[in-house]
Amino acid sequence: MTARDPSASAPATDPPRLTNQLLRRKSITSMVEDTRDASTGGLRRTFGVFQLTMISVGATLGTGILVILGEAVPIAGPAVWLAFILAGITALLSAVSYAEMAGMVPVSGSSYSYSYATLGEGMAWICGWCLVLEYAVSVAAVAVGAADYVNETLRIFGMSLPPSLTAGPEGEGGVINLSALIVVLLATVLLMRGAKESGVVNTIIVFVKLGILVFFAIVAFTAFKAGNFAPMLPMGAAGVTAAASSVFFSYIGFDAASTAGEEAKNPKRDLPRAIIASMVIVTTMYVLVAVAAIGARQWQWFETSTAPLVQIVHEITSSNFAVFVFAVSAVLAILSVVITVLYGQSRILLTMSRDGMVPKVFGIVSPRTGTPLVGTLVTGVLVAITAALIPLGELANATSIGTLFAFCLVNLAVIYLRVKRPDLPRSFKVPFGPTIPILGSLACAFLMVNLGGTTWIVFGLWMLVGFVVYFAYSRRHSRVGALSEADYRAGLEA
Ligand SMILES: NC(=[NH2+])NCCC[C@H](N)C(=O)O
Repeated sequence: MTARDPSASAPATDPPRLTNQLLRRKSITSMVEDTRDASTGGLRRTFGVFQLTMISVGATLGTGILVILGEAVPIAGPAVWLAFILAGITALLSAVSYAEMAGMVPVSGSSYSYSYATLGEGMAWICGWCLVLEYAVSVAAVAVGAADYVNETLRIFGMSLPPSLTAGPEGEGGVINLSALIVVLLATVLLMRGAKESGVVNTIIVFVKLGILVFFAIVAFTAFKAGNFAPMLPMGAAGVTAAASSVFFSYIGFDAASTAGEEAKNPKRDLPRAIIASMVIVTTMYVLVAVAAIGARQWQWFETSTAPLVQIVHEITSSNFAVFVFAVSAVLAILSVVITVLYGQSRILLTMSRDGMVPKVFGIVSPRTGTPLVGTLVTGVLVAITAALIPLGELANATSIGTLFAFCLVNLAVIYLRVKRPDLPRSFKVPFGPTIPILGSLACAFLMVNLGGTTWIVFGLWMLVGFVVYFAYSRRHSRVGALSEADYRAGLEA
């Protein structure tokens, strides 16, 4: 396509009509071509299927199982493990759609790119804006969670930080959340050193976190009481579905491998495998830990506990050392979420900046490290400031709606391309025709409806800001939008 014309990224003199522009699609061929551009492409291909799986597991396993499990038990009762299975099935239905798309469009923009190729610029922007919730905003919230564990660990060692440094200005006596700031900056510095280095550190941490969860399960099973599972549904089925919506957060992240398409050695083969493998690993761990936790303590016990897994380990082993190891590992576990999610966000922004959706700084690839150095720094600093200063509670909840929405779009993209482009080579194909993607979108819609009203309002406000940004900046800088009708048509057919 002729989008190489440098004037194309400048504001178009005669932009296409709004509806026309919102529906303009980007051809898959030109997406792949973009990845070869020396200034904005040129990421280094270093990841095999193992590291890709570790990226997805790294981005997924964290606060959900360490913190949210405790909040979900009082909602669902002993059937909390069922809530994990329900949320896991929803995630899996969409994960296979991600796998099909990632094998077909092996770039780094994840669902943003899939939407651009199928549903047009308008939906792609909405999706990209949702991804900022899924990645940048959620990881700021996750960092605040990590900070709680850091502060707790410091306290065990008698080195408590003053209250002004343990929370942002919203908390009583808080000024800045220092630990959250440091966690994010640490991850940023690591990512700036290079993708491969970060990948190695992430892999080591993933093993640590799988290790502590297995350790937890073994300890908890020594105190297993089958009686704790009766009655299974004290809150009825509604309790289980409500809990499923809230534990869905713990599955967010399996899609992280799809932001590494341009750094994978063999993306078409390995991305689908990594996405599915990570889902299997994560679901198994969650159900194992949930069953072990309920076996060890009656469900009412969780109502008053704040860090249930650590407390159970402490009560059963009565060992301070075990608690210390657990707390440190939890911090590391969450650090790897921060590393991989910041990584993903910087790659999504890189892809969006190539299209003119966000400013060019996000798209410059350093020839020295083969990574988007400046974009990573800017993203990291913004997330660090957010984590250090801003109350994130409700915004973090809106993450799940944003993510579910993006998942919905990916399911629709699969169906769309099956109809429109049956000829495209697919390295992985979702079985049973459109049934699974249809079920996938319905399951996502169901969980979205189940999330509370306030969350919807916050999500609506977030989207409103997104619309303003689109009309103030992205619409006018869009490369696809700047193409003449003839060039646009020719590009699509290429
Ligand atoms: N895009 C993301 N991976 N966001 C963070 C998700 C949080 C993760 N699932 C956890 O339980 O900690």
